[in-house]
Amino acid sequence: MPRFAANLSLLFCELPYLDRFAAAARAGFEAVEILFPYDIAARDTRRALIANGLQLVLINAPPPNYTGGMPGFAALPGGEDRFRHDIRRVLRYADELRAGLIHVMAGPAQGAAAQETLVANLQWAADHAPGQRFTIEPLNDTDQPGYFLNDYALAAEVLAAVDRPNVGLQYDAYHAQMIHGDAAGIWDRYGAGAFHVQIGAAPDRSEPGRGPGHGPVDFAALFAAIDASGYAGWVSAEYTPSTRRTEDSLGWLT
Ligand SMILES: O=C(O)C(=O)[C@H](O)CO
Ligand SMILES: [Mg+2]
Repeated sequence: MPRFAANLSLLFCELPYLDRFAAAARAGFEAVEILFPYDIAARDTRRALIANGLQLVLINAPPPNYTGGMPGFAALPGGEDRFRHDIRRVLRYADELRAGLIHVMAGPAQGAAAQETLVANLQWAADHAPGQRFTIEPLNDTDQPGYFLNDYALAAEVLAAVDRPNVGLQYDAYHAQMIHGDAAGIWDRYGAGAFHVQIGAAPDRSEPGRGPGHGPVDFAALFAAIDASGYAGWVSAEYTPSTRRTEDSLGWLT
């Protein structure tokens, strides 16, 4: 079985932010990810990680524009100065929190100029912080209308153009299923070399499971394919629990 991490921006949200760490540890997780930790002093998040023996896998950048705002702007021509400013800021957080991965969000954009901007911004980030690993993740059009990176083939094209060893794919079974209708096939085609994996059922983005209320993805088979591919990173549970308490949604872990 893969090593599973808990996304604390979606899991354990029935608890205040700083209490989610202990709840994740009690549930057996050894690693977590936090999409936007920027409203909280990094030292408080760091303390909660250490107190609960947790590793931080990933944070998102640039901040803090997701909830109600623009989902990133790395592909927006003209936003380069702001991009650099925000990457410098997110690197300070990543450093203090020991976040292994930074997910760079492309934002709403279209066309060749957007693609060139995204590639150039990612190259700048990769060269500016060669010891840091960055990811990009295709997001589906229903959740993120107009988001530039909305397809796995496009992500592969962007990564080939970026051509840096510290920039890689963030595969999310939920988005892969929503975009292409075939989460397993997309893993088989694009999973090799992925930096990070996230999971959630589609279309309801609930806990991994199959059938009524969860959708068609066979997660046991997907986990086996991920293991067979040699992927050694974390597989992060990024879903909205269908149960009131997150721990009651964790049956899929066993
Ligand atoms: O929406 C997702 O699947 C993500 O992983 C993004 O990072 C959301 O911020
Ligand atoms: Mg995701």
